[in-house]
Amino acid sequence: MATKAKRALLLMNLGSPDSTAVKDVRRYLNEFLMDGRVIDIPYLVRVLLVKGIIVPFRAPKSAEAYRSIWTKEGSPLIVLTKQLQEALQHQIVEPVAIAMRYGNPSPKQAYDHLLKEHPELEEVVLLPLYPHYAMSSYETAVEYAKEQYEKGHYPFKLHTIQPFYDDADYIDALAQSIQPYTEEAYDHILFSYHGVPQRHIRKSDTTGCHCLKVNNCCETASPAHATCYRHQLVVTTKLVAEKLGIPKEKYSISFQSRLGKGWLEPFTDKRLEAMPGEGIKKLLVACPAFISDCLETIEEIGEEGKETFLHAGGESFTLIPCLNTHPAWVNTIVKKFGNLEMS
Ligand SMILES: C=CC1=C(C)c2cc3[nH]c(cc4nc(cc5[nH]c(cc1n2)c(C)c5CCC(=O)O)C(CCC(=O)O)=C4C)c(C)c3C=C
Ligand SMILES: [Fe+2]
Ligand SMILES: [Fe+2]
Repeated sequence: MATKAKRALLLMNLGSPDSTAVKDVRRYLNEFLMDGRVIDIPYLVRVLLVKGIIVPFRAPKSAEAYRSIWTKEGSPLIVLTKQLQEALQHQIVEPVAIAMRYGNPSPKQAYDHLLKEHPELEEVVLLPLYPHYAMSSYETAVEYAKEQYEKGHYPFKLHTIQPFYDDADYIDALAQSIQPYTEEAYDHILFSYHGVPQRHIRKSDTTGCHCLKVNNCCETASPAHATCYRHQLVVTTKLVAEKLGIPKEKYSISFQSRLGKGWLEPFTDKRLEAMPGEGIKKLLVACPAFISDCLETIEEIGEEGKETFLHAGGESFTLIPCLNTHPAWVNTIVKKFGNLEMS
């Protein structure tokens, strides 16, 4: 039944294939990797590389990986995003919808549905489910959502929430989600973030002369930090570690899921291989680049990463779940949405 809602909240996540069939994974990977903000090379070269080499080889392997995490309700990332939507809808009277950057539902589908159910809508608040700015995650999601919004000539406004990497409530929620795992004895906590090419960090530098150019760029104040993925994740890690009282020598950062050369280092898989030799036997791993657990956390870290670490001599490996539907995270979003003035 239609209610008189002036405002709606739209959660946007990355998206997953429609199924684990190779043809669906192929379609998803083509859409994903043909995105010029993900593989930023000239269009024709991208077509040849993505459609001719990467996707044909990757699709069957990715399909197998997706099969290992798929649930009867579908992809964990989609299921968990829907669960977050439901948890929020219990607390917010305005409609809460979801959209994906790749695959379904698209922002257009979400806008059309919202408008049909709530013709009086005056504003849609877009919350990209990425704490940190990266051209291949936050930026592409926002630009795609705006593009579909402009094409559709919708009667409501679109307001976008900025990356929330240092938001006090978000940090508090993340710390609360990690804290119970730190009660058992552990040697080290690894913050494993999705990697990006170093070129992307330089490209997103609005000053053109700071990121990966100045010594300790991420710790040296600069306007470039508003769009610097590395700076923002360094800040998240530092704030969470401080909140949890974890000393500097007991935590570190690494980067997972690389595809090609020249990506941010140190690489998670290499660190997992080396840590047992450095005396780190009991390891906790958190993946704060992701709000919802997904292929990259469950399979890459929870299955492959664990095997790498234990095989190298590690004794215990604990993957800390993403924020997913943690009550403190749900409350963070409720507060954020509630505090926004209508624009
Ligand atoms: C922080 C968020 C993410 C960034 C930044 C990001 C960059 C990025 N990713 C690829 C390539 C792939 N990523 C894949 C999966 C995937 N990536 C993210 C998030 C970020 N990616 C998520 C949440 C997921 C999981 C999706 C799911 O359905 O569970 C994949 C597909 C799976 C696979 O084949 O490994 C690819 C490919 C690049 C190239 C990139 C930056 C340039
Ligand atoms: Fe990715
Ligand atoms: Fe930086």
